[in-house]
Amino acid sequence: MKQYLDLCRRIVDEGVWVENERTGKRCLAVINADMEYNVGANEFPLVTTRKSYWKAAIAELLGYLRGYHNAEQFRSIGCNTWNANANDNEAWLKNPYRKGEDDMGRVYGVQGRNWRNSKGEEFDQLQKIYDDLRNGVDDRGEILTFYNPGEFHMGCLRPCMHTHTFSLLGDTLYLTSSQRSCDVPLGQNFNQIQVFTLLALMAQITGHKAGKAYHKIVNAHIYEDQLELMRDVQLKREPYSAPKLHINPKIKTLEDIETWVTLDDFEVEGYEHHEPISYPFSV
Ligand SMILES: Nc1nc(=O)c2c([nH]1)NC[C@@H]1CN(c3ccc(C(=O)N[C@@H](CCC(=O)O)C(=O)O)cc3)CN21
Ligand SMILES: O=c1ccn([C@H]2C[C@H](O)[C@@H](COP(=O)(O)O)O2)c(=O)[nH]1
Repeated sequence: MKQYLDLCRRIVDEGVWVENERTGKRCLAVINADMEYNVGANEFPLVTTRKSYWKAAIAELLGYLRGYHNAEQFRSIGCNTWNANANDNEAWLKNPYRKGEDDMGRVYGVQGRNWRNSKGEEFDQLQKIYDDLRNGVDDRGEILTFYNPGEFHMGCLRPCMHTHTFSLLGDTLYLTSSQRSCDVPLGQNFNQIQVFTLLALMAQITGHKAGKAYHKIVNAHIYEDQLELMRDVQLKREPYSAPKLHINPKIKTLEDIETWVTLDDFEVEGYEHHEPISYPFSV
C-alpha cells in the first residue's frame, strides 16, 4: 500500500500537466514507476485508503485469460469496466470494424489467445507459456503480449498493461508486467490486483511456487477531475495492513480457468478499508 500512496503523492507533488487529445482532459503525469508485489508472502496489494472492488478486477483478468472480446462477456462474470470503452467512445462507434453493441474488437485477451499473423494464422500465446512452464521450461521468451500495432485500428482501446513476462528460477515463478499508460486512481487500483493474481494463478496451475511480481509503469497519471479527491481525501487517510488472497486450490489447469472458475473461487481475508471514493472515469 505504501508504494501506491508514494506514487500518488509523487504525481501530486512532481507531476507535469499534459493535454490528452483522446479524452479531451488534462492529466498530471510522471514517467516511470516500479511497483513490486510479494506474491510468495501473499501480501495482496489491495488499496485500503478507499474501498476497492477487487472482485471486478479479478473478473477482468479472467476475461483476458479467456480471450473475451465483448463487454457483455465481462458483465456476465461480474465486471462492468468495459461498457464505456465498448459503447460510449465516439471514435470506436464510428469504426467499421466494430461488430455492434458491446463489441470491443481485437484487444487484450483476443491478442493473448488468438494472435494473428499476416497469413491469418493464429497463435495462442498463453497456451504456449502454460505448456512450457508446466514442463519446467523457461525459454527466456515466456511472453504474453496484448500489444499488436498492426491491429490497433481493430479495437476500442490500445492495451494499457500490455505485456506479461514469466520467468522460472528453480521452482519459483516470477512475473514482470509492463504498462504504457496508467490511470492511477482507477486503473492502478485494478492493475496491481491483476498482476498479483496473474502470478498466483499461473504458479498454481503450473505447479510452482510464486515469487515476486514486478510491475513497470511508463506514464502514470491522475486526470484533472480526479485530483482533488486524491489530494484532499484519499491521500489524507492512513492505510491499513495488507490483506491475503485465497484462491480455490481445486483450480489446477488452464482449462479450469477457461471453463468453470468464477469469482466464488477467490476470497480475501482481513480486508480493512476506508470509505469508498467514486472517481470520475474518462472514456
Ligand atoms: N480512463 C480509463 N481508466 C482506466 O483505468 C481504464 C480505462 N479508461 N479503460 C479501460 C479499462 C477499464 N478500467 C476500469 C474501468 C472502470 C473502473 C471503475 O469504475 N472502477 C470503480 C468501480 C468498480 C466497480 O464498481 O466494479 C472503482 O471505484 O474502482 C476501473 C477500471 C481500467 N481501464
Ligand atoms: O488496465 C488499464 C486500462 C486502462 N488504463 C487507463 C490508462 C489511461 O488513462 C486510459 C487509456 O488511455 P490511452 O489514451 O489509451 O492511454 O486507461 C489503466 O490505467 N489500466
